[in-house]
Amino acid sequence: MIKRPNFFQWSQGAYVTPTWPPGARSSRPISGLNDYTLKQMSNRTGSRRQRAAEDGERSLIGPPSGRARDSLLDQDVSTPFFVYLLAFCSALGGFLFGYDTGVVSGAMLLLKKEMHLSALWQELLVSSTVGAAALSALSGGFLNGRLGRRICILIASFIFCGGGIILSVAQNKGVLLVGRITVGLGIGIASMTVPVYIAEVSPPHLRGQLVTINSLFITGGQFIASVVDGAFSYLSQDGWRYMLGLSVLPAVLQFFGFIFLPESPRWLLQKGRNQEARQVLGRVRGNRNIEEEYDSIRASIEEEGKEAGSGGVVILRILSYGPTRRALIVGCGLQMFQQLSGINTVMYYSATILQMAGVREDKRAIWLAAATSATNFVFTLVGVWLVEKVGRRKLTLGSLLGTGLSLTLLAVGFLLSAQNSPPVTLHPVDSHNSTCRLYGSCELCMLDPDCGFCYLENGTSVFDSSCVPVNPGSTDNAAWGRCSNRTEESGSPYWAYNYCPTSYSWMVLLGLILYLASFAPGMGTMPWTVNSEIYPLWARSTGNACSAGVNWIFNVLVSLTFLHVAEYLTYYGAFFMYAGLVVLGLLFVLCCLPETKGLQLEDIENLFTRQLCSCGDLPADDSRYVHYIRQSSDFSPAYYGAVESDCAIAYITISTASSSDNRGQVSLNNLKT
Ligand SMILES: O[C@H]1[C@H](O)[C@@H](O)[C@H](O)[C@@H](O)[C@H]1O
Repeated sequence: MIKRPNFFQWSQGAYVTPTWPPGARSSRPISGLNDYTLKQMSNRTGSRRQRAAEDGERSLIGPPSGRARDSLLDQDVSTPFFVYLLAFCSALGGFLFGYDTGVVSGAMLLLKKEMHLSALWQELLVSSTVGAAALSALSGGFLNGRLGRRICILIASFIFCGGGIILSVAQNKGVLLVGRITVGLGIGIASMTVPVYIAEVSPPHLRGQLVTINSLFITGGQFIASVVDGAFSYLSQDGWRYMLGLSVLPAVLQFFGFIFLPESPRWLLQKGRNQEARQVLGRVRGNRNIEEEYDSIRASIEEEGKEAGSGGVVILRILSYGPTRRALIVGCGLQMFQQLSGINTVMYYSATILQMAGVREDKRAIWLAAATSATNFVFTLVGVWLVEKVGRRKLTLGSLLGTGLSLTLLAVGFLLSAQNSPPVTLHPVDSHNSTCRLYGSCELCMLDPDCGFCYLENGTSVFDSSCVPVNPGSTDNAAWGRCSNRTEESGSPYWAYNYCPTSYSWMVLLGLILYLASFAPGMGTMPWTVNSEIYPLWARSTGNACSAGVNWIFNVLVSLTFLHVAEYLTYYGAFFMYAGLVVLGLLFVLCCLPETKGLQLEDIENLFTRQLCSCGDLPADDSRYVHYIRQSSDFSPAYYGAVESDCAIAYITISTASSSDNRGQVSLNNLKT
């Protein structure tokens, strides 16, 4: 419950932003506010005037003229088209991230045949991109701070173009590897820069939605990649060149877009380029008055400099300063749990999972995998729609709950399939004495990566089944026997590698769809969105670099270990494990993630001033913070301004006297300290 303090009245006839202490926007307990007098206010107004003069700006301090006041009241509060254009062009980076991570699975089906790739080379080509993304995301923080967001986005799109060209003309696997690494470098930089850039240009009430559009573009990129995979899979010669090379188009579009688009106003201000910052802010806010925001960003930069000390290695400063250390833990934790909830086992192995659900034909599996990415995409759209309505915290919690339940359903589906796994009925003589001959059921056979299950089917019943070694050159066939040279004709045996025929496929499919529907709107999007807003400006690049790095590192870890984990724990064991990790994620979010919806970026640091994991729904009565609100004093009627969050509450009531009365009073009694 917010207690309403006695109100704060004045009518100086001045257009004033009271700031206490000068420039303070960050973690400020209210204690000491009683010292806040009209004299101090006017001093502060004076210092602001001075700062404005230093910037060579037209002073806006002083009573607005009648016309100015009217125009303030008439301000067009709609968001200018320009902000959407910026968000769109930057989110192309997200599209490329999604496209390049998504397209490889389909391209690999053709590549492995055309270039005779061994399993090791296939793994290298897939994971080199993710590994390179991890490295470049980590180093992207430095580049971002030094060169700015715009230049980093330009670099990323240039790298994407280069990578796409290398991949489409590659003549051997070595060049392919270089291309995949290059693309990964671009993905890493884009993944950490784009959300930050969008967050820094967006107005607070739209920030969540616009940053989440980047996630929409990621899943959109994955969806388009799967459609392109499906379309070009019919082109057995060079189809992969088109698949991998098509990413050049959005990269070129983004590159040219960003030649004309501006730098983030916050970064410009941090670098002391105040005039430019003011211009850009003016452009992205359209007809709105930008003074308060401009002041607030500037004040917070000054304050940050004092509080966290300037100079020194940023990551050490982040770690040694409580609020940023806590924000970093929350940011990295969210990214870690995003990956630990197994999204990329589903995204990268959806074809296998679908085969397991009874889809045997390669092409059909590719198209159904496209349906899987479409589900991810559509439900990310739900996230974009909900983020400003329900807020980040509730969206993430709801998403984790649904993700946990659907993972459990998936696991139960796999468990029932395992328990009803078809037995091995034929034991052909194995001259190589492979381990395959030892297994009595498809489940055991499937869990050995050297073996596959060869069987005949009549309706839903499996007969004449054997467990035989897989062809070392291709998992598509057995090493010998009936399944080494199958035909498409009816009566020809089926070869199941990595899965078993089952009648519980519906449960697995349902689990998969529910999983994506619950993961996409919250856990798919919020880790990126929240990270773009929880760090103060000086720590933003490095904080995002670290959390994006954590995302990519866990991405590699989970996707590379999935098949091994499944081998040791079985499929159902693996999915129960992911469900368990989701429960841990749920507890983490419940305890540690504050709500950032609607707050100005400069105010979010306040949410991390208390001990970590004391946010949630705890009443924040003993720890109140103030957010000062610019108020034109001769506006009436009385006006309240309040900022409330789970961790900190700011509340101030401003009542203005009538414009004819130029004397007023300020009282700050009863403000709880
Ligand atoms: O937010 C994205 C998205 O959910 C993608 O589908 C997934 O592949 C990425 O790893 C993740 O970071």
